[in-house]
This record gives sequence, C-alpha cells and structure tokens, in this order.
Amino acid sequence: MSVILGPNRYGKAETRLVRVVRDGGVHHLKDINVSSSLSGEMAAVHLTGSNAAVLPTDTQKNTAYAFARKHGVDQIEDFALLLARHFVRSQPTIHHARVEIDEYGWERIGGGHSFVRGGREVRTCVVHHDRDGRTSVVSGLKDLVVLNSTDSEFHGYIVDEYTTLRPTTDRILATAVTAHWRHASPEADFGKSYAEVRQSLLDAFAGTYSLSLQQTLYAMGTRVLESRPEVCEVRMRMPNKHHFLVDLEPFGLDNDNEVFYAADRPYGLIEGSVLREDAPDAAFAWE
Ligand SMILES: O=c1[nH]c(=O)c2[nH]c(=O)[nH]c2[nH]1
Repeated sequence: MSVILGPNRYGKAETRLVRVVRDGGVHHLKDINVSSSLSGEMAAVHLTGSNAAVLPTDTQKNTAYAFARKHGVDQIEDFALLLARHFVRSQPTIHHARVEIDEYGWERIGGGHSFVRGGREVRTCVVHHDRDGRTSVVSGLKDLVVLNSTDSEFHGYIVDEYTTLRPTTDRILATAVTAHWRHASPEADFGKSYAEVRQSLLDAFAGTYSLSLQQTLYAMGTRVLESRPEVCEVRMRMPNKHHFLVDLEPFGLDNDNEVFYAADRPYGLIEGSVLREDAPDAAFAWE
C-alpha cells in the first residue's frame, strides 16, 4: 500500500485577546478570538519529524499579542490581514495563511472604564493570504436573532402521506442569522461596511412580507448586494425558530395568534447564498 500526505494546515486556535486603549480616563475595549492556520512546506514535519519549516503555534499566538500592542486592534479584518501577510512574508516555508477572528461586543455602562458584554451577535472575519499575493476577505456575523410577529405565511407546499403541517397565513417568523459576505477586494472600510451590511440584513428581514424563510433569506442577501458595492457574495444560514400556537381550547380559551410555544428543537435549517453574476472567482475565500 502506498500512502501520501494530503492537504494539511496547522496553527493556534482561539487566542483570546483583549486590548485596552486608554484615552485619559476613557478606555476603549477590543475583545477578540484569533485563530491562525498556516500551510506550505510541511512534508518533512509529517514524514520525517523535522520541524525546520515549522513556525510554532506558540509563536503565532505571541505574534497576535505583540501586534496588538504594536499596531493596535481596530477593524478585525485589518488585524487579520496584518497577521496573515506577516506570516507569509516573513517565513519562506509558509505559503498560505488563514486568519479567523471573532469579536465580542462590549457596551459602555457609564464612567470611562465600565462595560457590559453586548448580548447580541458576534462579528467575524476570515482572511486568506498566499505567497502569490492573492488575498481574500470574508466578513460576517453569527447569532443575529430576529423575529417578525406577523407578515409571514407558509402554504402551498408538497403534501404526502406523512404531512401533518397545517398551512398558515399568519405565523411568527424567527431566526438566528449567520451570514458571511465576501469582499470583492481586500481594500475596504470594514467598519462602515459591517455596520451597513448588518443594517441591510435587518431592514430586509423586517421589510419582507414572507411566504417562506427561503424567500426572506434571498431578499436579505439581495438587499446587501444592492446596497453594498464592495460585497460580491453573501452566504447565509438561518434556523427556523418555530413558534407553535398553543391549544387553549381545553381551558375554554381561544388563541388568536397570541400564545405560542417557542420550540427549541428540531428546527428547520435554511441555508443559501446570493452572489453577483459577475462576482470574481472565490478561490480559497470560503475554505
Ligand atoms: O419557511 C419555511 N420553509 C420551509 O421549507 C418549511 N418547512 C416547514 O415545515 N416549515 C417551513 N417554513
């Protein structure tokens, strides 16, 4: 039997990093989770045990901390680009770097140095850079929980011998949006872009009269592409957080869409992507 080494990469996952910027008594906080993953001339480390081509994962972690001190952390995409380019440019054996960063929000609670963790979505990005100078940036968010208490119908679907679902012309539509969007270029105002993409997603969710969550997903992705020229593709994952009308008849009560059981699982899972017809090739952006 002959065996060969397949695709591989290695790095430090989930380096938790908090950067405080002190502006007199007013402090600014960045709370991020950095994962770097490198690939390149890694045959020897797997096949012979020689580590000569390996930049240790410990060094990758230290680089994130040192760069946070030296360069600060503003937009996560810019920090990820800085790290990815550094790893590839400084080490001839490293041909490709992938850097993923999650950012947790903190809100000020008065005074200059007190914060409460934002209970809302997590901002994310994934950056790739290779030694040919090819670079990709995907921004995103996870767990943006939204609900419409009306303007949602679902009917006209296939009915077979196992179908029990009743058609509805008025239901709750709720989901926790995970969305990732690919930038056409690695040069962008990532802070502004994030805020506006997030707002477009919310506006489209709120403003779409929905005949299915699939239709809502498509409307949300389309709204982003229509309003944000720097974005060429949006991928979304939206669990259908079912709300079932509770039968109150045993208690002599009617229930005209007022009392619901918010089910936890199972849930429908709607996934899809929307992209410009002329979107540039994604290459490794989604890996
Ligand atoms: O928006 C929906 N899409 C579906 O595909 C589906 N299937 C289902 O049972 N309920 C729903 N709702």
